Amino acid sequence: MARKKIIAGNWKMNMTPSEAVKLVETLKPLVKNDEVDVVFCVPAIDIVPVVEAAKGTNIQVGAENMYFEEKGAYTGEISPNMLVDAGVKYVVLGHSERRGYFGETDADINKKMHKAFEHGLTPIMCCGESLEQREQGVTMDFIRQQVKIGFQGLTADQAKAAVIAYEPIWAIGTGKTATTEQAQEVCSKIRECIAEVYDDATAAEIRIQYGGSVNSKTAADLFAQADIDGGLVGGASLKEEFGQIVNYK
Ligand SMILES: O=C[C@H](O)COP(=O)(O)O
Repeated sequence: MARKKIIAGNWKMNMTPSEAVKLVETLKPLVKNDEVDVVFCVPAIDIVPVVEAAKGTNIQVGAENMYFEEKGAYTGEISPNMLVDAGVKYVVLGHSERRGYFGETDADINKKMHKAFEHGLTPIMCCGESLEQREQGVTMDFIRQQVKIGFQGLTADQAKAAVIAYEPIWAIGTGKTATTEQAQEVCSKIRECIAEVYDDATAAEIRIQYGGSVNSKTAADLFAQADIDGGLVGGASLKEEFGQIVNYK
């Protein structure tokens, strides 16, 4: 069975609520494509207005992060049940910016993965190496560890439903997209890693995105690779260009 592509925008810390609504209105007609899952991952404060603005369209809404508890004294955090109640379907977990700036560990991300599934959210779990790691030749050792710990204790059915985003840190926001060969090579090895941990059927079903300076010029080649099932798009998801990325063919 062919895997349905999933093309998600990660707005990061951009767009006030009023700007967010305007952006959804602008993008609505441009991102129509029923052949792919289209997801807008938006800042927490934008979730409610974006869900409202996206009603009746093919746009699904995602969060950029969440905490692994349901409620309590965790000032500033957002819980999975809050996201679900607000209409969120996806949640980005373990983005390299969360790992790098906010000290998130693989163990934290694993707890969040479990909580996401408990609440019916689809996690988009990010992994990816730094330039230093690539140059040292430890890219796959590092990513395998991120994937193995991130998925620890999840069932094969949960793993099948998850999304992995391969995002080399050196390609994020730098304009340096990984070559299609580099992106495909790592995505295929991530799929092999899932096959080792689970089985071939799980590996064949899980969707693996590429992220890192994806734009309207690079999307078609990247998404045509055998193991790349779409993209997690930062900067270009804030522009009309995102419509071309969604309609990459
Ligand atoms: O989550 C998205 C990635 O960090 C990629 O961001 P970018 O497309 O701006 O490089």
